[in-house]
Amino acid sequence: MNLPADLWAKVLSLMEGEMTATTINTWFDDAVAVSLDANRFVLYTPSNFKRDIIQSRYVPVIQKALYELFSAEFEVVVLGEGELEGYGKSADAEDVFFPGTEEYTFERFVVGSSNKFAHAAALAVAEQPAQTYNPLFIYGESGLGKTHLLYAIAHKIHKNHPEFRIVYIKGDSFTNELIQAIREGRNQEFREKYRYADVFLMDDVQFIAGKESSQEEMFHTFNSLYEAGRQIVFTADRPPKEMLRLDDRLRTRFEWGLPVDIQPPDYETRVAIIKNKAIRRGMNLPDPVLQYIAENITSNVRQIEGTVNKILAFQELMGESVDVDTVTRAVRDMFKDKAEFLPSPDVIIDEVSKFYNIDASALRGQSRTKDTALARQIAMYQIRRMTNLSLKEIGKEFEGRDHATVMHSIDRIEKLTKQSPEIAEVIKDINANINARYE
Ligand SMILES: Nc1ncnc2c1ncn2[C@@H]1O[C@H](COP(=O)(O)OP(=O)(O)OP(=O)(O)O)[C@@H](O)[C@H]1O
Repeated sequence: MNLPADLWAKVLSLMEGEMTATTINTWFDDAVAVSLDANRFVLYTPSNFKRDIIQSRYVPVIQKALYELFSAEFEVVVLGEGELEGYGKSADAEDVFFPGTEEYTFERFVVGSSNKFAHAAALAVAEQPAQTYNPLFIYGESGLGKTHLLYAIAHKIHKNHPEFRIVYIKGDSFTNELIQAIREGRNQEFREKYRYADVFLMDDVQFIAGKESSQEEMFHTFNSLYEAGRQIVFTADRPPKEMLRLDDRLRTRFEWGLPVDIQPPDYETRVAIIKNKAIRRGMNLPDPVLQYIAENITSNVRQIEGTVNKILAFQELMGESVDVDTVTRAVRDMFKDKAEFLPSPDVIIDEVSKFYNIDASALRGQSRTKDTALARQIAMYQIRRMTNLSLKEIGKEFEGRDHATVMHSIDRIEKLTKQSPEIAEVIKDINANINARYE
């Protein structure tokens, strides 16, 4: 068989048993098989929309067809627009992630006083990997450009050294992959994938704190990479010293190089970011609108971007003739929506249960084990803080517990957060996970 084109034709014909020809045509008409190796099949489609649909719905069907052909299980990777080039070029394409997007480059990063150190350090690392700051540790609140800088480093290094193996991984994916590798007896493969990288980029490293096997694996990965003189970059939502559940030996290593923070942008930087985003879309925003956004969204660049996109869409829809007042009113309405928007108790309970690895129904119910009781109290506390629910309404979420019980729980957690930095950190983590669900 002439792989992979012939193989793909076979896969498609097997898939016909599972779905209609129209469905296949709609989603796979311009898909091309890129490669097949011992455990991975790579497919490419020039449309990101189709890539997302294939990824979310049709991977199991493809896997089933591959299983029929080879009696073996394959991981299926679907690449979209712009992702093929980086993928094919790397020395060992298989395990290397390369961000295909042009969106996150140094050129598109607006520098201001809040992020200039992080930007300068990232640029230095990208220009001279492993010769300046190693590891580089970038920290800051959500949505301030940490991932953007990490991708920018990847881009630049890839451009200067196309032969480098650049590995990018998120902290939580590292944990999940490790668990799976252990379960399937593929520890060695997992190790090789990360320990032989030329550049190792880990986003949101705070997720591995408190997870024993991930920390152990990270420790050895770090040592191998560091001793071999490879560049390591981490991002996190807080500095190493505030990661209380992190192993000391990792904390000290994270601090070996340069920890730099990104702060929320100041007014001038916010204006510059908004202008920049609008210009790139080929549009102009009237000054009063620009100022209004810059004055009202102060903490998060992701939110600034979202608002700018909505306004541009609104302007586009209304045409040239739209006046400043109309746009300003629309912007005000957007902010009003935002203020009224609160997380649901279901989501909060779900995130707390996930954190403690407890069933949500046990958390709502009567179980009295120590962990469940604490988790339940934390959930009540979070619901109180993050929603408008009354104590009585909160009680209802927990099989009708009365308002005194709820109040007692909230009091207890309030005290605990002051006495125990670990609990304070757990709550911060859960909070971040809840907020992430609404981004
Ligand atoms: N200085 C900047 N200039 C231009 N765009 C920016 C800047 N800072 C952030 N952004 C944009 O804001 C969005 C959010 O940034 P990014 O995803 O890098 O945040 P983050 O700090 O990694 O957040 P999280 O911790 O939630 O992952 C991105 O689209 C990014 O391009």
